[in-house]
Amino acid sequence: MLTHVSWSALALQSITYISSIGFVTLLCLAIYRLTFHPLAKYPGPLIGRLTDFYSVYQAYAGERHLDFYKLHQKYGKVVRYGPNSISINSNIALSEIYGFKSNVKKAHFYSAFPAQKGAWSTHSAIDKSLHARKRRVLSQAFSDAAMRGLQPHILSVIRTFTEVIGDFPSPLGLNGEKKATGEWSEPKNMGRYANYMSYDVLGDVCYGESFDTLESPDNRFAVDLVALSSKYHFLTAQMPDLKKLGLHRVLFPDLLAQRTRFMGYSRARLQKRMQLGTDTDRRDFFYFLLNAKDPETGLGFSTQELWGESNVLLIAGSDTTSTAFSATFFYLLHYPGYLKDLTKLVRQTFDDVEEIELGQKLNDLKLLRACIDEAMRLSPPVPGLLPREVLEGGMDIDGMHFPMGTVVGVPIYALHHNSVYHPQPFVYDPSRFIAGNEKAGSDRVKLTQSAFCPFSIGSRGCIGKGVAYLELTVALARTLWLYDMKLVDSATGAGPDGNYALKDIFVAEKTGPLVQFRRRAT
Ligand code: HEM
Repeated sequence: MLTHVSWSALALQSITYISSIGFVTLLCLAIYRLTFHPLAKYPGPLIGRLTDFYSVYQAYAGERHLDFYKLHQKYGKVVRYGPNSISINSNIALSEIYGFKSNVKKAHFYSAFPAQKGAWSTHSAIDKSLHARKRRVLSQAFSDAAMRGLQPHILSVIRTFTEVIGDFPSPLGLNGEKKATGEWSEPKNMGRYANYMSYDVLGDVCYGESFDTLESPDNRFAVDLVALSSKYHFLTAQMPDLKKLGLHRVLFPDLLAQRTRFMGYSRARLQKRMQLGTDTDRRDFFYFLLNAKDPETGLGFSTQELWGESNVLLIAGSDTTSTAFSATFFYLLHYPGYLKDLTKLVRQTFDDVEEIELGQKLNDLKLLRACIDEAMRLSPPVPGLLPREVLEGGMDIDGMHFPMGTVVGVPIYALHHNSVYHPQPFVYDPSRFIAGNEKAGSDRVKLTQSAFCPFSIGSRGCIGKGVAYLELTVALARTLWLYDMKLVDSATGAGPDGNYALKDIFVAEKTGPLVQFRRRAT
């Protein structure tokens, strides 16, 4: 019979035995990953080559995009940042990985996004045929005709935006309580106000009504939920096994709670919109999504799938556009020469603010688009690396062969700051996007464009690019037409390199610049 002492000895022996097995297994895994693994020849940080916890940590710090930049500075074009993951900082890799002919699918990373099994969205769908069906249905909501139908709603939110930033308490021309010309507004944190504008636009174009955050501070909690939910997805996506083991509940309980709140909010918004049905004059996105049938299969979206779309549109459509918008303000105010030139151009081109809308006159303002693009180059709204998994047969990328199962990607922020394509990469210089000026010949512009991908490219590239440019160009031009502006302090929003600082949460968190507005005198 075993005594108490011998039971303890046995337990101790078992623990020692199991720990030894665990230790030996981990040691063998580490040796394999560092020496025999097919990616062992590629350089990278030691911890990253050993475990995906490296990426979880970088994501937690919000500096993953900056880390990719530093890693490529240190190791060169190719970096192994995870045991099975490769980052390539080149324009060739960009077109080969994300282009239409590529032999990849979205990586397991994206399985962290759906709220439930089956609630895959156009964005998170990994299966290529599932994605193709969703994209065909969703594209109907983004057609040129659909966009023209939505423009009046976008304009209505932009009008509210241009009133609110100038401290006008009521829509233009009503109630007569406008501030006299010559008086500066209260300082506005443009990171916040850009969020409110893009979020309200999204409500209007997707759900049939503005979310009304510009005018009603009580509604602004939803803007914060969007960011917190994105952060949760981003952290758990780095290492999907965390979720399988239930560790996400222990590591990120607060974010998980906020993400659950966000999903409830998104479902409630969808239900409200579904009650409105399709018997309405308003041709918003859900009008198309509720009606749409895949031209090839005849299938529309189930309620579960609509919920998935609602979740992605709330995040992908708002936090991205707002970053591009506030970043453009930041750079124009830090480079007053461009602010002056662009303001003059806009005021010379349009006789009245209401003339500023989609059309040839706006398209012809090359400097306007270049100022926005250059802001997105320096501070990309999706700054990190969008991971793709190599499919059967492997794939050649930029002259290297990668076997099936390898996770590959191009780090957007690092590519946008690669001096091979962007000389003086940290300087704000919109002229690099304009052909025919003294600095940039058309070959130079082509090179710049070949390494510029804020919307990504190919079959998984952004479907909302047209809406985003519509909102960004019209809102910026209208603001410049109406207002003079000045920085309250130059530090708000600036990172250590002096540029507009982002926290990478898949999309981006930002603050500032702090700006005051004054109605133009003439
Ligand atoms: C400046 C604004 C925007 C930027 C920089 C941007 C950026 C991106 C990027 C980089 C992707 C690829 C993501 C990935 O591969 O994981 C993407 C996809 C997507 N974006 Fe945008 N986006 C913007 C605005 C919008 C807007 C306004 C909408 C909708 C109203 C939208 C809806 C989507 C959707 C649905 C996808 C998934 C497409 C697919 O996988 O087929 N985006 N966006």
